[in-house]
Amino acid sequence: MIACFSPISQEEPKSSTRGAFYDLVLTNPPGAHEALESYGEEVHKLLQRSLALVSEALGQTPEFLSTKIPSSIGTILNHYPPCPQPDLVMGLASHEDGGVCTFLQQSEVLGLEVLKDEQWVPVPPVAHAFIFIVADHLQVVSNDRFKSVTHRALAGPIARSVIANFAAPDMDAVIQPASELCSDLKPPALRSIVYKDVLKVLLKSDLQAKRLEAFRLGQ
Ligand SMILES: O=C(O)CCC(=O)C(=O)O
Ligand SMILES: [Fe+2]
Repeated sequence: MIACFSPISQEEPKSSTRGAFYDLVLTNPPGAHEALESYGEEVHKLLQRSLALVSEALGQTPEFLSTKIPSSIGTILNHYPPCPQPDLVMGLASHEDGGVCTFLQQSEVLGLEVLKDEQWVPVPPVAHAFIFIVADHLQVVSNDRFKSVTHRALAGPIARSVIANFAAPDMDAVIQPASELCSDLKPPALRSIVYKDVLKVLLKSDLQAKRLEAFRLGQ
């Protein structure tokens, strides 16, 4: 993993106060900061459009999900160096993402896999395409209609890079099954919680723990 930043945090001063590492990343090559800012703005638009489409798939208005879970994008650049013995290690262990959804932009090297019907299925890279991953809080708000995708990244003999754009709820957002998606037949499956309290649980649990299950009701 080489860098992590929020490209669209408008409040922050242009000259980074986060230390020499960020300053190095944001000024090499010159113009990197501006390029990342406009990348972040475009990914934010992609998030809004995607949430509108997912809202409609839930039979709701286009604004439904962005009102229920106000969120913003944080970006990570993952780099997996070439691995001489890929059978012995994992690039990134099996997990679900903790936010609302993730947009992955892969290089041309195969490595991402998703778990479907208990089988690992490779996700081949498609040039200029983003992979949309349903994450934990979309599962909560949709009251289990969408499932948080279990995924992992394999190590391999060729270096691989991935830009991961995570949509995370605002810290004070209350995450709960939307009342519009609950009924007597389908009562709330997961309990209501403020996002910053979710983070405390997530940070204590390990990556492979199906962390959302800590919030399940009626077990
Ligand atoms: O490297 C990948 O393809 C997956 C990255 C990922 O799942 C993550 O950063 O959460
Ligand atoms: Fe992930």
